[in-house]
Amino acid sequence: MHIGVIADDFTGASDIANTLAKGWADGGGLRTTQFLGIPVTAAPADCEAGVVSLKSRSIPAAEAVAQSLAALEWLQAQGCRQIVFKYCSTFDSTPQGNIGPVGEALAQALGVRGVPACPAFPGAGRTVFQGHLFVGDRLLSESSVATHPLNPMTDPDIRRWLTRQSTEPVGLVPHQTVRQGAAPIRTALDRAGAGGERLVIVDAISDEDLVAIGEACADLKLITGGSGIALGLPRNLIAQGVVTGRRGAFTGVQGPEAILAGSCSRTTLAQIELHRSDHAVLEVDVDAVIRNEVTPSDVVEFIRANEGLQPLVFSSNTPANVAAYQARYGTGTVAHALEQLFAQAARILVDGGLRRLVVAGGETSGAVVSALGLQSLEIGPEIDPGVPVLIDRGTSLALALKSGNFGAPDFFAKALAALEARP
Ligand SMILES: Nc1ncnc2c1ncn2[C@@H]1O[C@H](COP(=O)(O)OP(=O)(O)OP(=O)(O)O)[C@@H](O)[C@H]1O
Ligand SMILES: O=C(O)[C@@H](O)C(=O)CO
Repeated sequence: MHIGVIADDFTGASDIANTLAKGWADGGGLRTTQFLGIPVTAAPADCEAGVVSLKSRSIPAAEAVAQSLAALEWLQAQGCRQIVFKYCSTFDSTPQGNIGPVGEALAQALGVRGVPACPAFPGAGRTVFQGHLFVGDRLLSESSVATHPLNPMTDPDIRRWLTRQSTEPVGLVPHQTVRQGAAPIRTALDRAGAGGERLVIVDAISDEDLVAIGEACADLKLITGGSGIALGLPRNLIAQGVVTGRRGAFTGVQGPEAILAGSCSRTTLAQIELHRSDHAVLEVDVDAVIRNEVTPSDVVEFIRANEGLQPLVFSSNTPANVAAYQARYGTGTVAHALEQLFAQAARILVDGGLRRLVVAGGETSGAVVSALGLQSLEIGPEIDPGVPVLIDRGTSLALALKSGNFGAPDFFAKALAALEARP
């Protein structure tokens, strides 16, 4: 394995696995596997890039650091020469972490400074300019993530935000340098490192910027960012003759289906609205879940009763209603109860023969996939930017794990179709 990724949530892991598998401008991608948690066995021999999915975005910083260092150790044991720490393109974190603590710990373990930090994902509207993160034409703090249930992002100056999470100075490579290409970017990173800056925000407003940053980082031991930071990496390995860029053929699966949504993002809410206009949906009553009056069996019963009709179960709600539930029960309690509801229902459904599963939300996906006890997933074709088809060959289960803010309005129906085997 040449490239090893440590991803702080499961949908983010799929996102960067998709980037690595796809490559840039039809130039070829890498044979990529998404590992669910830190594997206890060796990676498959033909795996060129491996993404370890952690659920470390919203846990205490010390635990996130410990898990990330353990993932680093496993990836190094698989021969990875380059490590990528993947976090959210909207830099989801709190002033306490976890991007700074994990980034610094990995950099210290690898003995490197001047490590790029770039969450940009222009394909999904996330750009970084003068250290400020934009979502479309809005500053991060004016986008819907300002009211995220777990990591409200209230400061668009991510250099300042990362500094609050870091023990060492944070640098900036501005767009004036990035637009000059790989060599000046690399000089700027080296200079930042020599000046004592451990993590360095790098501006990027286009895919071309990200490819240039990738080229500048060709021999760096550590890179950090959103999935866009990996855009140029397959090309580096292909140019070096280390890999061919050719991937295996994809075949989908056949069988019963379900959609589970715990994401409360604006995008997911719009996808639910469209889907419910012509499909069977069940809205989970959060109060009843907390009182144990709605259980996984209710979710299972609904999905089974609507087999073939693309059934969707969701707990998703507006920011005001989410805030009210959180105030009533505590943020962690309500999140845990809903995640477990979906996770246990998924377990029963898959044990009973469900074969196509779409999950919306990173934390929700993490809980579901952990309950399913899957080890690793092969990366199939892209459904929408940042969301690939995932296949567990052992169980013939096909999945799509959708980041909250990703996907076209008709994503749910589109994803179920993409997971299905064509005659
Ligand atoms: N009605 C609700 N009230 C309060 N919390 C909720 C409600 N519905 C879902 N949640 C919780 O909100 C969190 C949503 O996070 P999740 O990561 O699943 O989605 P997301 O943040 O939109 O996705 P991503 O992390 O991929 O951007 C979960 O912990 C979920 O259990
Ligand atoms: O980078 C992103 O936006 C996504 O991959 C993600 O991590 C959302 O949870």
